[in-house]
Amino acid sequence: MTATAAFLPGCRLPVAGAVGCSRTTTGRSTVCASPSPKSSWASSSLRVASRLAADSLSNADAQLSGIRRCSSSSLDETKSEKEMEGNGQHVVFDPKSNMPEPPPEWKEKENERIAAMIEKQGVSIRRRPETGPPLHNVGAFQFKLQNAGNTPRNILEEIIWSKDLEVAQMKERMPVATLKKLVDAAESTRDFVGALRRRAAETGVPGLIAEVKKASPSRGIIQPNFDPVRIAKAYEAGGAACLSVLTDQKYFQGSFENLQMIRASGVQCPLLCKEFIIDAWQLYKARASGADAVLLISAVLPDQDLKYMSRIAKSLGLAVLIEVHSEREMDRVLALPTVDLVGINNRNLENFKVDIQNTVRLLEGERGQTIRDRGILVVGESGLFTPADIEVVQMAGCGAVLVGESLVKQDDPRVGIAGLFGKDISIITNPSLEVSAA
Ligand SMILES: O=C(O)c1ccccc1NCC(=O)[C@H](O)[C@H](O)COP(=O)(O)O
Repeated sequence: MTATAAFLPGCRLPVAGAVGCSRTTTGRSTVCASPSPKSSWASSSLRVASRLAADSLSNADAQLSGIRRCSSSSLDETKSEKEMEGNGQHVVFDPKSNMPEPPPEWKEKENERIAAMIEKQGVSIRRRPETGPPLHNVGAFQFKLQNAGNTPRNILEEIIWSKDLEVAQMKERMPVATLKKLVDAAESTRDFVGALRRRAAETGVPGLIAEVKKASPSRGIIQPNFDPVRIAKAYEAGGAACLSVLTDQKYFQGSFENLQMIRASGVQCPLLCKEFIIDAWQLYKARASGADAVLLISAVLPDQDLKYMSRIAKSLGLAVLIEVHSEREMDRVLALPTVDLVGINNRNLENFKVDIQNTVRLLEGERGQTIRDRGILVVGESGLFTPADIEVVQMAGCGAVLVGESLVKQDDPRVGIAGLFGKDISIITNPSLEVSAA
């Protein structure tokens, strides 16, 4: 794997993998650390780098502990540098200071060390491109060659690199202090996991998370007559336990406005904000927009970030769905102290192929046993089209399914739901529950 960390322009510290350490449009880093004026670059930055390394490059904890940020859109600017030094927290770096640049060999070595650490964890998505020109000249005829480090290796990596810039811009426009006020004024959240379990018990099939999505990178436009509120209401009427609402604009043609409109429309189902989360700011944005749950993708977030993002989400009343694609990612997630909901995505993001046997594989043997012992609810995700598909993932151990394309492409999504399960799931089919539910 190539180096995942990069020294961003204006920031002399390795930052890749650090959630919330975003680059603004001007290329200035927003999360860094600064030494006291008298200390040398080397000693202070080494101290910071080792602290970053010790935290697995997580910055979500910095957001929790109130670290000061370089950018005006900081999450928390209340603590003084002195206080933080006294607490042994990250020190604050001022990108405008006159500190000398670190020696290039130091940068390179540090980047390698960080890349090795992230690779060891099995985080397959690099947070941002390596530095260097996208094309470079080769030979006397000046062939242009693509710089591999600047080319996303798959669609998820491309989305994450784009999201990094987008979030930095959104943070500039809406600081977290503003979002916090909206969160404080928001209605309390609904029980996402409880709704899935309840519907599964009532219907005898996995609880349905029905996805409100207009388009996707793999399928292009899925529903040209896209009316998010109409679709959401039809899903609820058709027996969905929860809804998943795409908020990414660039790749899925979704929006936070869709989430807000659905919440405001009187739909009762708990809502998952389907977003590519790389920064705690997005958790506040999701909560302020009416979400009851958020998605964290283990291919994108190192372990520390999964932990701290989960903590922040839960402190906001949000349920957390952690998504895995492989055995390795599942093992990382099962090593986390608290996990309520794990999603197994059947879509291979290298080639977009879906294989529902992925869910079966990941739930076999010891892993499946651990999941059952810990009472973790498993969600089968992507590529589910028929009652036979539902049966496969249910038999494998899924108590819930997340379904988009096969439902949203139908003119009447209720017909889509009945077709997917082979029966009407809007009614309670478990007679022993009918009495208590009445
Ligand atoms: O669907 C894609 O093309 C895609 C590409 C890159 C990242 C994520 C992607 N999909 C997100 C999803 O996980 C699906 O929307 C979800 O599981 C529903 O899948 P489906 O029922 O197959 O629409």
